[in-house]
This record gives sequence, structure tokens and C-alpha cells, in this order.
Amino acid sequence: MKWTARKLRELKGGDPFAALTAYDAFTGRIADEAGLPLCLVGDSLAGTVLGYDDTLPVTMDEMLHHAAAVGRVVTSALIVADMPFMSYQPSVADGLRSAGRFLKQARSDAVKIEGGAHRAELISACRENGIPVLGHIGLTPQSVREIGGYRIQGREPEEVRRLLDDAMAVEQAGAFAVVLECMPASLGAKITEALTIPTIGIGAGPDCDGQVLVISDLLGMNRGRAPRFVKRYADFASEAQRAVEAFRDEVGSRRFPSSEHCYGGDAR
Ligand SMILES: Nc1nc(=O)c2c([nH]1)NC[C@@H]1CN(c3ccc(C(=O)N[C@@H](CCC(=O)O)C(=O)O)cc3)CN21
Ligand SMILES: CC(C)C(=O)C(=O)O
Ligand SMILES: [Mg+2]
Repeated sequence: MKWTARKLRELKGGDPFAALTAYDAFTGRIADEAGLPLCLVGDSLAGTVLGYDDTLPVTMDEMLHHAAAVGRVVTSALIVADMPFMSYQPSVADGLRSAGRFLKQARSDAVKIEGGAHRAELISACRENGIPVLGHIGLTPQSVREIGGYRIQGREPEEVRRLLDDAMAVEQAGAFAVVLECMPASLGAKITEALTIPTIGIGAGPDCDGQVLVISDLLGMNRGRAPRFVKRYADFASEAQRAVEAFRDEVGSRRFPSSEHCYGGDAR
């Protein structure tokens, strides 16, 4: 069964569901074969794949390149593509045109747009033109320069009110679900209760309708300090380092290739 935005919406209030980012055929297949309802081609590929310091430099062409790879292999999960910085901020027309490219050129099913009430017009425009939208409020990493760092959002009562308003504006505009990033668990619960669409938390506590993580964080493919909301379920970076160094040593000591990795025959 192929997940649709409409079907995903029905996950509201049920058992919590898991979602993951995917960046290529490898990660797309893993997410899909685990039966996840949604995979996100996140602009977090900035750091996990492309070596940038933050998500700001990522272009439409880079996103389309990765979204298309995921689109070739995923058969069941809903594929959501992150709209990169400046592909939608200048105008609703720009946003609509950019969103459409993911559906036309990369076989994505939906797009994700950062921002609350001030994105309502773009979210409605997408929806009215046949493009399902996943909202994203709380910590919105494309605003890291303005925020001044990756800080938890919604600590002050005034901010709590603003985030609740943002969540309701995004739902009202027609988003099929909304990502809540980096906020107190109590606010994640409050927004989840206030909305009729699913909330998908990343650092927003256990009461969201779903949880999303960056697959590279979950697999331990990154070096350095991870945000508090990350749980590592594997240590791929160490395992990869170990494997590569074993190969290096076996080549140096002539243990590789041994006869089982060689072709027979007589060259004379
Ligand atoms: N690999 C990866 N994982 C992500 O989750 C992720 C990305 N990249 N790139 C885009 C954004 C950036 N994100 C981040 C990055 C850092 C924090 C962070 O360090 N937060 C602090 C909050 C501290 C506070 O304000 O109290 C933390 O310690 O968790 C949060 C989200 C989430 N996204
Ligand atoms: C962390 C998720 C929500 C995201 O936006 C990304 O991976 O870019
Ligand atoms: Mg993102």
C-alpha cells in the first residue's frame, strides 16, 4: 500500500508512528522496508551528506537530486521533500513553483515548509494546486541566523501562545500534518491536543502523534555532539572506520585478496 497525505492524516490520535529522513537509495529502502508511513528528504542532508555547516546553502537542484534517488526506490512510504532556504521565502509564486518541481521532477508526494502563520498563504496555495504540505514549527533551522543558534523554542508564555497560533494557522491553511521541533514536552502535548492533524515531534516530547529523527543521527553516522532529542540506535561511524582499517591492514599484509576472492584459470 502506498501512503498518501490523506491516509497519514488518519494517524491522528492513534498509536504513535515513526518517521525518518532519507537521502538516497540506501536510506530510502531502509525506511520503506521498515514500513514507515513517511520519509522526509530533509535539508539536513546539508550536514549529513554534503558537508555544509547548516541548511542555508542547500539548493533546489541538490534537493531534487536526492529526492529523485529516494523516489526511485520507495514504494510504500509517503515521500516528503524539504523546501530549501530561499526556494519559497521570496514569494508565494516562487514557493508554488519550487514545490511543484518536487512532484514533477522527483516523484515526491508532498513538501515540507518551515514557518507558521506567515506561511499560511503559501500552504493554502500549494493545497489548492494539488500539492500536500507538511508544516514545520518550533525550531526552524532555516532561521538559525535570526534565532542566533539552535535553541529550544516556546519557553516563555508569550512564545507558547505564538506557537499555538502558528500550529492552528498551519492546520487551517490545509497542512496534512505538522513537525514540532525542539520545544518543551508540555507544549508538544498542548499543540497535539489542540490540532486535528497529526503532530510529528523531534524534541517535542512523547505526546506527539509521531516522532521523526534524522536517520544519520539514529544510526550513529555523525561525529560530534548530537542534540538532546537524538537517540543512537547503532554506531555506524565506528563500524565503518573499523571495516575500512581492517581492509587497509589486510591489503598491506597480503591477507587480502585470498584465493576465495580470486578467479581461477591458466594465463599461459
Ligand atoms: N544531523 C542533523 N540532525 C538534526 O536533527 C538536524 C540537522 N542535522 N540539521 C538541521 C537541523 C538542526 N537541528 C538541531 C541542531 C542542534 C540542536 C541543539 O543542539 N539543540 C540544543 C537545545 C539547547 C537549549 O536551547 O536548551 C540541545 O542541546 O539539544 C537542535 C536541533 C535539527 N536538525
Ligand atoms: C529534522 C527534520 C524535521 C528536518 O527538517 C530535516 O531533516 O531537514
Ligand atoms: Mg529540514
